Amino acid sequence: MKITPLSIPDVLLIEPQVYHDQRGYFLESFNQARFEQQLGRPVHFVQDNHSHSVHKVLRGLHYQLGKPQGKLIRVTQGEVFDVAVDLRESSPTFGQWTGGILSAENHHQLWIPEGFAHGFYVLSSTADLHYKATDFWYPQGERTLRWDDPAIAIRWPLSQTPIVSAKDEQGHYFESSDKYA
Ligand SMILES: Cc1cn([C@H]2C[C@H](O)[C@@H](COP(=O)(O)OP(=O)(O)O[C@H]3O[C@H](C)C(=O)[C@H](O)[C@H]3O)O2)c(=O)[nH]c1=O
Repeated sequence: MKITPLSIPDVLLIEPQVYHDQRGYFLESFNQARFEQQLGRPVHFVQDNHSHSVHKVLRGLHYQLGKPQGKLIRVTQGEVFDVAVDLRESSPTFGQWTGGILSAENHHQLWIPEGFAHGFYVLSSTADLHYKATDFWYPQGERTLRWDDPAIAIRWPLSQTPIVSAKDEQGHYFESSDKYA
């Protein structure tokens, strides 16, 4: 397992060891002991999610007040551009974004700790995203930051206007967004 901090160092790119043979491949998609050893702190996941999306779907940018979720994200089919936005007011990278390509081919995973908004854009005809969360879904605390907020200026690899949910269309802008302490 190779761990690389991204431009926001608390967001980690995780490259699992992939064991190829004539049958195909095997990898450990999650190992509690290794993950905690790399992170240097205990992490407890309580919910697994699976979202399936078609080409040009953009989901996000979402976060939860009250029950912030750390997320360990991977793609098992297709390819997405995955993004995290730092909403931790005390952070030197507050308001900045980072991210990268997660795909079934590269097996890359992202660890996005609590205190971030998360979103992704689907680059392939369809994509299956599987992610573990460190707290339960808390709809009362759900918030959406606009994916196209010029104050964050995410360089989405868009080919054309993305497919966005009505909820995400009504997302708010960063200057009025909630912050994590
Ligand atoms: C998030 C969630 C949703 N739902 C239900 C609620 C809706 O009936 C349906 C679709 O929910 P939503 O449109 O909020 O799904 P996404 O737009 O993919 O939301 C997710 O997108 C970004 C990228 C995330 O990181 C979050 O996990 C989450 O906000 O699933 C549940 O039952 N449990 C859940 O944990």
